[in-house]
Amino acid sequence: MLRCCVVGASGYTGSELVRLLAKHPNFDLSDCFVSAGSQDAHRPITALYPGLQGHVDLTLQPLDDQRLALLAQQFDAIFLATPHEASHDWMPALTAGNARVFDLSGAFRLPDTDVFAQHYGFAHQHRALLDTAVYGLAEWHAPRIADSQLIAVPGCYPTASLLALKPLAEANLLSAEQWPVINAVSGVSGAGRKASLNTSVCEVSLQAYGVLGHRHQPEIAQYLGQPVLFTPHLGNFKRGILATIAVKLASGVTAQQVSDAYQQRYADSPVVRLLDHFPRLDDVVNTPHCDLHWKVDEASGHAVLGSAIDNLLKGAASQAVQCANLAFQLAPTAGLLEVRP
Ligand SMILES: NC(=O)C1=CN([C@@H]2O[C@H](COP(=O)(O)OP(=O)(O)OC[C@H]3O[C@@H](n4cnc5c(N)ncnc54)[C@H](OP(=O)(O)O)[C@@H]3O)[C@@H](O)[C@H]2O)C=CC1
Ligand SMILES: CC(=O)N[C@@H](CCC(=O)OP(=O)(O)O)C(=O)O
Repeated sequence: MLRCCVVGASGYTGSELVRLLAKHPNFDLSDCFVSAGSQDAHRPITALYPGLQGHVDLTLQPLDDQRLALLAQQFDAIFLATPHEASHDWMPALTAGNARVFDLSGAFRLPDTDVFAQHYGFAHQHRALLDTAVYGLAEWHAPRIADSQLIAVPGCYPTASLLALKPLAEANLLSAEQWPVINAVSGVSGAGRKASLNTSVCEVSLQAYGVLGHRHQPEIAQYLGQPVLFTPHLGNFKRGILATIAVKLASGVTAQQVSDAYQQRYADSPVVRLLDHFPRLDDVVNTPHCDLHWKVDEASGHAVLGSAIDNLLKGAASQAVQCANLAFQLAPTAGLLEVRP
């Protein structure tokens, strides 16, 4: 069994990692951590997430600097479900041993440190580590994920967007003249567990936010290889992301070519499901799947793509587990497709 721990286990994505790793056939999840001063330190995780009762018997441990320094030697895999700053600051210590690190934060996703500073509000201090990080979009970067010590697990909106757009970009089916237009709606769990006025149930009403300035815009553009217009929206539901993407196709591209690009690219990817109708959130929430569908208007040369994921799973925790499966040469969907507890 591979020894692993989750840091940030009391959060929404951290608790999903705990749920997945506790029943994973190849991982032994022995430790769950929160920050040194956390109000949840020393509490059983089931006190926060009663649904884990009977499945996980672990206590949230405070992670001080002394313990942090030991993790890289103690574990084969470290899963970080922590704020960007914490992942950034701790990465040198966590990568000092043999442990593979799966970071759910955005700290190591953007190779350009100027773009990073602009969108994350602090300067990146670990250029050398950034150069070694591999973007963990599991269906697209499998060989590099398998070889890397530091995996930057993609953001939730980028996962939904890139899985829909990349097959077309890769097959040169997108027009270079018009940027893809991505409109996506996320459930409130995308903002994390910490309460804030903006995310309180009486305040949330379907609304665009981060217009022309969200940090996922450069992330999507970086890994698509072309600019995009990205507008996120906050919806009054708990989980899930639905992205609807309008694209201009390259001259003369047919509906058959678009369909072939998806079929060929995802034929061996059980996590990605190609549907005969536009996806629905209810069908992906609480699953590791990404559901895709598209429609082409050959006359005008446009297509509309639909993509749906659970932001906490394919947009975070289950994608991290997919990456870990690749890193340790396990079955690609080990621990992912079984019925949830
Ligand atoms: N929610 C989502 O849909 C997605 C989130 N992400 C990313 O994953 C990471 C976790 O997100 P999410 O689960 O939503 O966040 P939450 O706010 O729900 O959880 C954050 C966790 O980190 C712990 N934490 C906070 N500050 C520190 C610190 N300084 N040092 C160590 N631990 C700390 C918290 O516990 P405590 O404060 O008690 O220590 C908590 O366990 C973030 O980087 C987020 O951007 C990525 C994709 C999707
Ligand atoms: C609804 C909501 O607030 N969503 C988050 C995105 C969550 C995510 O993917 O996190 P990363 O920070 O790891 O990229 C946001 O817009 O900031």
